[in-house]
Amino acid sequence: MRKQTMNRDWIATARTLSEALPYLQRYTGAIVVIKLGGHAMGSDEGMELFARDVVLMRQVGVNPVIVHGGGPMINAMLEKLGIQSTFVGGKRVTDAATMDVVEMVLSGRVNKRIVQAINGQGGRAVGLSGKDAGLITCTRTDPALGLVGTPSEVDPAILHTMFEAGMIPVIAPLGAGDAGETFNINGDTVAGAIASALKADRLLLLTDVEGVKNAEGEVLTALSADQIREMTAEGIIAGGMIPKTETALAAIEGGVRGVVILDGRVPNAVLLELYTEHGAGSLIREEI
Ligand SMILES: Nc1ncnc2c1ncn2[C@@H]1O[C@H](COP(=O)(O)OP(=O)(O)O)[C@@H](O)[C@H]1O
Ligand SMILES: CC(=O)N[C@@H](CCC(=O)OP(=O)(O)O)C(=O)O
Repeated sequence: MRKQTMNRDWIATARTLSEALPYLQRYTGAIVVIKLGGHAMGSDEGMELFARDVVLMRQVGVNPVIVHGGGPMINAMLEKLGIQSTFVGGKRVTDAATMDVVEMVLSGRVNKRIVQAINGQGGRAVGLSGKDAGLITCTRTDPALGLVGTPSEVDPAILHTMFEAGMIPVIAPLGAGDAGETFNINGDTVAGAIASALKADRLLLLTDVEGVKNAEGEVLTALSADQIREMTAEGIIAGGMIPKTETALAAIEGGVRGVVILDGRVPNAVLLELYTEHGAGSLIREEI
């Protein structure tokens, strides 16, 4: 027998679901690219919640695309193997031995952990890298960085095929060179390039800060392209935030409707952003 007594929590839950209706309608059929950074990929519990959010999105008619990083996991494996690693301008100097480890960690352990988490929640995730089906072709970024690539061509045909089949692509940030080389690409760069090629409705960059902060340390909930350029010139946007905001600007120029930089450590961060009036993190658009 179901109890007839009403509980305040249930009423609040029902209201939250009801309030989500306009957002559910807005995002039906939308393409949402989500970059999951290595730092945002912490506990198994967090991963399970993230996977649930992604499966829920698919269930309500969104086409999610996951692009992952895995820098900290690559560092740990390189250390185990006694291989030194250095970064220049936020990019890992990648020789042949390092590339082997990068590919093994990204396409192997990290990619499959996300795939399994999504499938564990009833989704149909398929893991691939930019090397599959001509997804990402690269040129060398800078000879001093070794096998680091810059996407020169993105062919999203395989992703459309997967959307039609109800599958969720989970993409490791690697690309193919014209001469058959494998290139290591920054995860934010790949997410931006794929979002542009798909003309995505949203690009969500999940990281380990609440959003883009101003000089007073307050998170800005909305930023224009001009504000980003100003804040970068003034040194307020610095370090690891630079590749993210650069990716955001390039994606908007490439036809993405909005980019959000948000804290992936917050439970259900993606749902909060898409399906509540509060949103989360910093929304970047051409005009605000
Ligand atoms: N204006 C800013 N607002 C927020 N974070 C900033 C800003 N400027 C620099 N940062 C730094 O950028 C970092 C996020 O980049 P990063 O650590 O590379 O993320 P991830 O590992 O998720 O790719 C933050 O932890 C913060 O230290
Ligand atoms: C060229 C380059 O630096 N590639 C990155 C790819 C992984 C990545 O981007 O991971 P996060 O998103 O977790 O930082 C690397 O080797 O670490």
